Amino acid sequence: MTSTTAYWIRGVRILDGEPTDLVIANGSVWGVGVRPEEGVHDEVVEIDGTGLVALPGLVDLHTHLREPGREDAETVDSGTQAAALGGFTAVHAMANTEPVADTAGVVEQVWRLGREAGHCDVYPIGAVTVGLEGERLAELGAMADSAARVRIFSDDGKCVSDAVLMRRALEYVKAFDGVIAQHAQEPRLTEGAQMNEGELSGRLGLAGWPAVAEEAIIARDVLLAEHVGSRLHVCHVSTAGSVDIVRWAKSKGVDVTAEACPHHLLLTDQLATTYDPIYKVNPPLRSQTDVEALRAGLADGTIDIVATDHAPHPHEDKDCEWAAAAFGMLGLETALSIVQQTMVDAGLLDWAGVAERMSYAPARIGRVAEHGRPIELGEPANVVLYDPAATRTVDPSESASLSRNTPYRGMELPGRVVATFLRGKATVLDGKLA
Ligand SMILES: NC(=O)N[C@@H](CC(=O)O)C(=O)O
Ligand SMILES: [Zn+2]
Ligand SMILES: [Zn+2]
Repeated sequence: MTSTTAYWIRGVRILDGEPTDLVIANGSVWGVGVRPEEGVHDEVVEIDGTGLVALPGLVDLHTHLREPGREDAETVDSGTQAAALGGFTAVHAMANTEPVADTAGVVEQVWRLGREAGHCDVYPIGAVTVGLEGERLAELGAMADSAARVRIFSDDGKCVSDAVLMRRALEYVKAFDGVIAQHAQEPRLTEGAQMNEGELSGRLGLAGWPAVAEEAIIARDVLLAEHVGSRLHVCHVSTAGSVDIVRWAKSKGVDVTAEACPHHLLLTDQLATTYDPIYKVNPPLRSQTDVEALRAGLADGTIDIVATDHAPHPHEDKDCEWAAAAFGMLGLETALSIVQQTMVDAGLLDWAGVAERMSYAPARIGRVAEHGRPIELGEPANVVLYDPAATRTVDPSESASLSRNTPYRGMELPGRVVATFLRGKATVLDGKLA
């Protein structure tokens, strides 16, 4: 570590604790409950921590960075800037790029771009099948052995719908403790689907996307994971029935983890009445009953983590009629605020619970040892300082993302990321990129 700047954060609460002083120096948590020592550091930057909560740096298991191939929508640099502003110190980059991240060469490129940008650590996810075509397994072992050390494999954007291929992928990744992250969408049940199937989709004349299309794949996959004794992760769980299936599988000892996205914890299919494709996402926004089941599942640990599914799209792919628009919405810069609003302020989670679901657990699932660690003496200083009493009105033009497709435009959200530290280096200070 070359920098000898120390950050002295005075009177900050670490998770749910009493206010204390936190000193970050030499890349690590240098002290808790102490002040910096005279003459030891070249420079001491004092931060008033009154009212702030210190959380371990957030880890996103599901980010679309779009590079290589769609640098008009996002780059590794712009996407990781958005991540840092959202309090993340690590993101896992989905494989549905152009070319697809299905070789050691592409995952190493993404990994290297992340290191060069330096805003947060980037862990590439490898594709399960060549070109996301769902026909032949990609070179999973070569990606695992590459410099990018891939442990998560996903065809996200598409479902690994062939049961034999899914079984083989689950078997294959056991050799290096990998996990298959499934985008659970039965393709035949969702052909042309545009929004949640229900009374509303009929009234709006938009093709319905039934809950069973998600639930049937999750049910099949937890049984496959049990059969082969492998690890399964379920992406963006969106229905009450899916929560029930995951709860059942866990009760039987299946090695399954699941994620929920902020937008599915807050928004419902009622927003489709606007016909504004800003609300078009895969899987679709569901009913209030589903939203409540997701919140309950996240509170009781059935749903292990919150993942953003940050999915940037340029305006020409979103400013069009609903049926023609791309699926997906931004998420990195608003995730913590949405979790505060839907879970913490609702009394369903404390800050320790948020740390578990947005840092410790995603790091464990991704087998990332250097993130998701407690804020304790000697630990790497991956830390976010968050002001839960602040409020802000979301202005898409202020986003670091190259895209503008946030569904929260104009909404007043609680909370503000004040600072983010990556191995002791400030990536965000005073709410701005450092
Ligand atoms: N979530 C989305 O609506 N879109 C994602 C793909 C995906 O996560 O399935 C994308 O890549 O744009
Ligand atoms: Zn997906
Ligand atoms: Zn995704």
